Amino acid sequence: MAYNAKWGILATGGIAKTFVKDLLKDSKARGAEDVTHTVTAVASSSSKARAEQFITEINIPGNPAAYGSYHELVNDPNVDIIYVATPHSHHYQNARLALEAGKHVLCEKAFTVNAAQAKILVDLARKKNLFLMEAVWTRYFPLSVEVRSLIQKGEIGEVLRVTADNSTGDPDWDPSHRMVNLDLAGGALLDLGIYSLTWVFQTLYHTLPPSQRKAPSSIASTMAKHAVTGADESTTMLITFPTTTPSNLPNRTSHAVAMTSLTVDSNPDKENSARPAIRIQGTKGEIQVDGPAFRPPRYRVIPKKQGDTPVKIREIENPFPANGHGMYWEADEVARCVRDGKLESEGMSWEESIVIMEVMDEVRKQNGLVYPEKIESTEYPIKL
Ligand SMILES: NC(=O)C1=CN([C@@H]2O[C@H](COP(=O)(O)OP(=O)(O)OC[C@H]3O[C@@H](n4cnc5c(N)ncnc54)[C@H](OP(=O)(O)O)[C@@H]3O)[C@@H](O)[C@H]2O)C=CC1
Ligand SMILES: O=C1OC[C@@H](O)[C@H](O)[C@H]1O
Repeated sequence: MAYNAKWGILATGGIAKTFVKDLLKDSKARGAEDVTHTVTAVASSSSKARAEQFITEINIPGNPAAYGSYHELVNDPNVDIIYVATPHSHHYQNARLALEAGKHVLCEKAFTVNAAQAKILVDLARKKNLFLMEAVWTRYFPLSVEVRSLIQKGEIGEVLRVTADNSTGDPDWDPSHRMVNLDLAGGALLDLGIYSLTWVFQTLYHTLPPSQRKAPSSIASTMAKHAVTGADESTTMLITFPTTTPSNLPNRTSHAVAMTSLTVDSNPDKENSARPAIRIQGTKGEIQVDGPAFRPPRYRVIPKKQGDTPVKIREIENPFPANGHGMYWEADEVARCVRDGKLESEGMSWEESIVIMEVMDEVRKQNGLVYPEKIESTEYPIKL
């Protein structure tokens, strides 16, 4: 019989709605016969009425409980997994609240404000024998799984350069909005740059066996800041990795350029047509992934031309079954891990989340982007 995951939804904003809609899609439509999902409770920090409205609006079946506080949600015995869907500033406090109450956690990206907070959550999950994962949904797309597998099989040879861009070109956020508000850990890097880094890491780092993965040997970066709030509007990172595959050239390194911006757009006409947001370049060819980097619709494999033989380009679509957004694949992974008693997912391991948070810490340090003490703090509990 299929394992049924019982979810508690912590916060009722934009992404919580999108995630729950995906949870409610029939899992068989995407070939997942072994897991199903039920939303058993929803909480809003604003009011119980807001949680009730969320349930009604999305038409969540099964009469889920509605709470006016996160505290009540994490103490509901009918909930197994908490989905944390608050702004970045609140992830550490909210995920910790859930773990302390003995619940498994899927926490939205960026995992926390800094690596120190992420390490504490990981230690707590380990100590309490609970599942914990940063919700980097893109990693669980069939497209991502295929691209990683092609790299591992040597399809494009040794990968020596990756460029990844996740830029949305929506510069006119109100200064109080979470996208640019320092009190909510806003800015392009934590919100959007995480996806550019995801592509860099899942191609140049994750494709190696865990024992051979090495943190970047150098990071250089630059930022442009929002005129009113000082959050980063654009961030560009140059990252050096030791080689991804065994090389006969001992000092060879792989280079990554990870870009993110709120002011320019990776896909200016929003058409999702053939515009690679990610280029993975190897000694035998290239894989291009079309943007947006967080929800790529397709990729193509371009072998390097050999002699006079015409190059055969393969283009592969990533369909979204049942017209979903694509968040169900990560939800299935969480359900399977919890069912199997795993504490972390191989696709987004604790160690990799922490290494990526450390890169973001370093980039913020290089550019003097500091968030308010209260949200950088590892103290718990703090009322934010
Ligand atoms: N995976 C993805 O594709 C996406 C992920 N995200 C991530 O999801 C998280 C939430 O983003 P999003 O849903 O767009 O944000 P919203 O602003 O739409 O929702 C955030 C929710 O958090 C709760 N909240 C608690 N405290 C605060 C506070 N002080 N200020 C604002 N909200 C608060 C509120 O819910 P309530 O009142 O019910 O408690 C609010 O509705 C972020 O981490 C973001 O990076 C966002 C978009 C896409
Ligand atoms: O995670 C995200 O992906 C989609 C973006 O539009 C959004 O701002 C971001 O939070």
